[in-house]
Amino acid sequence: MAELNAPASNQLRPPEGLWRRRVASFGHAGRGVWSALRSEVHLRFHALATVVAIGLGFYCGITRLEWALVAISVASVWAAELVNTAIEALTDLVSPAYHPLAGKAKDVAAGAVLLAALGALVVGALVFGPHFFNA
Ligand SMILES: Nc1ncnc2c1ncn2[C@@H]1O[C@H](COP(=O)(O)OP(=O)(O)OP(=O)(O)O)[C@@H](O)[C@H]1O
Repeated sequence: MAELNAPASNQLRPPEGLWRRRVASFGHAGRGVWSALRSEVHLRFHALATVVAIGLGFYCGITRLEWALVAISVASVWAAELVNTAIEALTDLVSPAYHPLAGKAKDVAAGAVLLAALGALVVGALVFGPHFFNA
């Protein structure tokens, strides 16, 4: 009841602890990335590929637009791989035994990673290729 009678300006203020919860959410997300990095060989490969792409970007002196394309590609692959890892974990939890739908869920999630990786390869070839092959 006291909350209903509070002045309007109070209703605009974030609820108590909102920022702490937001910061905690970042912590949970970071823990998720770190835990996936430790368990997934593919993610460690993506980490290496990311370092190589950034190094090549500086070496080739790519433009701001090219940096944007590289950043979107790298983020897409990471995001797809993280979602794939989450789906694998959930599938193993819900259906440790063989089930066609469990297989389908894992195959479709893996397909998302494959598409993101192919897109990143195309972007990499178009952005960095001309610097090495004088196209
Ligand atoms: N419970 C299941 N039921 C049916 N098919 C499954 C099941 N678990 C895995 N599979 C099949 O085996 C494939 C490989 O699954 P697995 O869990 O080994 O993932 P993975 O491809 O090895 O991924 P990662 O190497 O990233 O762990 C899946 O894509 C799916 O086709």
